[in-house]
Amino acid sequence: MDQFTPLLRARTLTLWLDSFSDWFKQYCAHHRLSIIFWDDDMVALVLDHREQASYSFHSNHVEELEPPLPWSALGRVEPSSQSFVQLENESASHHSWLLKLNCTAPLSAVIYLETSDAADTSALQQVADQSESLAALAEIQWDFHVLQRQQYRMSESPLSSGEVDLLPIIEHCPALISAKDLNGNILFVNRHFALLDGPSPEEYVGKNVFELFPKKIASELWSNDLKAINQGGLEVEETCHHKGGKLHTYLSNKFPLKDSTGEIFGICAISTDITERKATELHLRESEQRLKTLLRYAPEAILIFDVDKACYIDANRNAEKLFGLNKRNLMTADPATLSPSLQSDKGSSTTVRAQMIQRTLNGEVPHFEWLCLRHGSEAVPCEVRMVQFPMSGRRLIRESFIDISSHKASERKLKEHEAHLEYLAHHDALTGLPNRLLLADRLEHSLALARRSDTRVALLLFDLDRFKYINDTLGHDTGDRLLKTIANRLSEAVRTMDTAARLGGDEFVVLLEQFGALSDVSQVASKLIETLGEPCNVAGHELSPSLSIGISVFPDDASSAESLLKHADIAMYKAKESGGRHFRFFTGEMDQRTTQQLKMESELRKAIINNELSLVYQPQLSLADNTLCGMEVLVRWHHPKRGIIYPGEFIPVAEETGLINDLGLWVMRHTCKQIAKWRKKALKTPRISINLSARQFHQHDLLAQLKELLQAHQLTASDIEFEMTESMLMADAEETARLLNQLAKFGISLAVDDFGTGYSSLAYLQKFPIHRLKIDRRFIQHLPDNGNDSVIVSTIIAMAHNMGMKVVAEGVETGEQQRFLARLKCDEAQGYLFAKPLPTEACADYLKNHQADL
Ligand SMILES: Nc1nc2c(ncn2[C@@H]2O[C@@H]3COP(=O)(O)O[C@H]4[C@@H](O)[C@H](n5cnc6c(=O)[nH]c(N)nc65)O[C@@H]4COP(=O)(O)O[C@H]3[C@H]2O)c(=O)[nH]1
Repeated sequence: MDQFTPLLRARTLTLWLDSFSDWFKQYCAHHRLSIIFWDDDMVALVLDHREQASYSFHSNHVEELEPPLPWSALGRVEPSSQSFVQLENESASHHSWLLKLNCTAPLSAVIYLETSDAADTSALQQVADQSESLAALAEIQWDFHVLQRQQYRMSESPLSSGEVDLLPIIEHCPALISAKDLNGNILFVNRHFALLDGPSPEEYVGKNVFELFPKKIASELWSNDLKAINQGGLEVEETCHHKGGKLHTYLSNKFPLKDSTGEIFGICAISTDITERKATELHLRESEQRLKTLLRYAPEAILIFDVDKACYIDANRNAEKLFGLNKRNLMTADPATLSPSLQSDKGSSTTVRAQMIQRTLNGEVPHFEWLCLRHGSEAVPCEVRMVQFPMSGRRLIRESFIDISSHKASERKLKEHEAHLEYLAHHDALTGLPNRLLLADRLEHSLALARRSDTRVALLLFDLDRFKYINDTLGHDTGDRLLKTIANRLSEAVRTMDTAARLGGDEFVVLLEQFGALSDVSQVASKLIETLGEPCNVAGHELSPSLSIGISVFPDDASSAESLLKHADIAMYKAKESGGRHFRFFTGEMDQRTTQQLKMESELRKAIINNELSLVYQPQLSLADNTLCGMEVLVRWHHPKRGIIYPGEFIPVAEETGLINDLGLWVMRHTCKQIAKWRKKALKTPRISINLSARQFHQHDLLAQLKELLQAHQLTASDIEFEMTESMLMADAEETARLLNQLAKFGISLAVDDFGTGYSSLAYLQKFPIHRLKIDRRFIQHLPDNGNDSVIVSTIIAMAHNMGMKVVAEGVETGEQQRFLARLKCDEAQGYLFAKPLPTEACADYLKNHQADL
């Protein structure tokens, strides 16, 4: 005893009871067994293996025991005492009961075995032996009792003694019971025969089966009867009609009837109606068949998994195809071998499968993606659905698999496509550099980082000097190739951590992070100017790219990405003003001018709406006879605070901001309106020249706007002339020619303003439909003294005439100039000498005085 700790002792008892119980169930299942343990003050256990729980407790049972429990030996404990009640309320676990015993003290036990079979001595002996071993093992005071309960013997039955009449039992038995003689004549039928399509049961007696039943049925019955006699008995299915004509199926047990000498004198048949059972069986068979068909031809691969056997018990053809195994191999396969050990999300297949099976058993229908193995090696992505598959109480699960590998492939393609689109959205198609969108993203990110780490970010913005010229003269293809060369050089020149992006056109940006001093940024800028500017051969042209870089620094120059870019842009223009191939850091002064421009822009916008603009007209005279031949219309802005502002100040702002389109339309509209007004007053007007800005010229609906205005005011194209600057015409020669031809075709005459200030050659201009050249005031103002200007002016006049163009001299202020120009055969002149630009009223007077010229 000493070697047992109380816990160990209780544990030993428990183990022994478990195995004893198993053994007992197997060999002595029909006996009732009770084991009662007790210590000094507690009865611990009654074991009755026949109850539903393996162990259960019944205090009543204890009272019934024979011989009765040795209550005196149990000390204070009585069947009704607290100890029993307490145990009775507990769950049926002998483990916990045993633990309640005082396992350090001596334990006693009694085992009762109830049996009704006195001859079963071997079983009794075995129980006794097992009990002995328990006693030995746990050192328990042991007592073994066998209680034999008596059984009824047939010889003592009231039935056999004749006390009970068997006939009513047979009569009311819910089966057809009949007896016939050896000729097939009915000796007896029970009441159940009343169900059959035939006479009343009484009328059967004495008649032959062939008289009672249709020939086919009677032959079958009689043939079975004869077989039963010959074989000594027969179990066979037979049919007969019930009242109403319905055919019923019976399971008949037929056996010969013998008299006391053993002589056969007839046949007895006991037939049970199995019509319903057969129908149910048929129904079951059919539904099983349907199920099999469904399984076989289902589009999915289907496996039936037996949870308790942990294997598959059925599979359809698609499952064979999916797993690359025949049905037999699938049935014997370990389910774990049908998928890779890890799923695509790196989850363990065994764990996930076990979870899914548990969920299915809990009534869920899990639906999930799963990698299967085809031929044990090729992973096939599938969509799996598990559902309980109820079949005769077995725990079966139907697993259906849909191969989604093609779906996955198109999903993958879609993802690649999306990634490509994403790339295109963030990269420049020509150079492959990050585009404006990606730059904005990176810039925001690096600014956020710089804010957190208190560091600086530099933005270097540059474009190529005279790129437009290269593009226009050498073609877009060459322009594109040059841009690619620059982009490649740029990518090589910057560190991988820095971003080089193309904003569009010839504009590029470098984003520098984590630099030491500003001198480092200067160094990068110088390096870029040098390396990107090295001569290169592009499409057979030897080019020397030149760039101007504007630099702004966070947080010194701006706090947001937008203003950082804006300030780099301002600095770049300053660098360009210095003559190109320069870099400039942004300074506050640069911004001041920009701020003023912004102010002017918003004021000008309002000025157009509020009619703060007006027109003045400057006459142009024919030098041959001093007659009025034209007028140039010029715009004035009557600023509410600043007074008159001249176009030289606001036209560049309007051009830069795009407001020039609105402003230009305003000038065209009011000019046409004014001409119409003068005409209404019977005032003849000469050709009136309107200045056209570059943006206006390229506006796609310019001609349409003009046509509409002329029509609205009943004017013709010859009433108007357009003046365009020389540099404007040279910007895009091909496009210019196309647009000019359109205007000329419509009948508008065209004049080149400020001629001589640009780079164009007269020969180049010959390609355009130009009617008039206006020599810039700078060449006129020093005439005739300045020899150079005299030569230029006389050459321009001579060549223009050669090309069929007329020449207008601008800014003629002196009679000397007038005479000199007249001598050079200059056609027309405009200037303060003749008239300053005239407001509407004054112009009307001027017109009145010159009506004879027109
Ligand atoms: N010193 C001097 N100046 C003379 C003399 N004769 C005329 N001028 C000035 O020279 C300019 C001639 O116009 P522009 O060359 O077309 O040059 C114009 C034209 O390019 C532009 N401009 C004026 N109005 C418009 C307009 O409605 N639309 C567009 N796009 N540009 C306009 O603004 C420029 C300046 O116009 P304004 O200030 O009106 O200046 C006018 C005129 O007042 C002279 O003998 N001596």
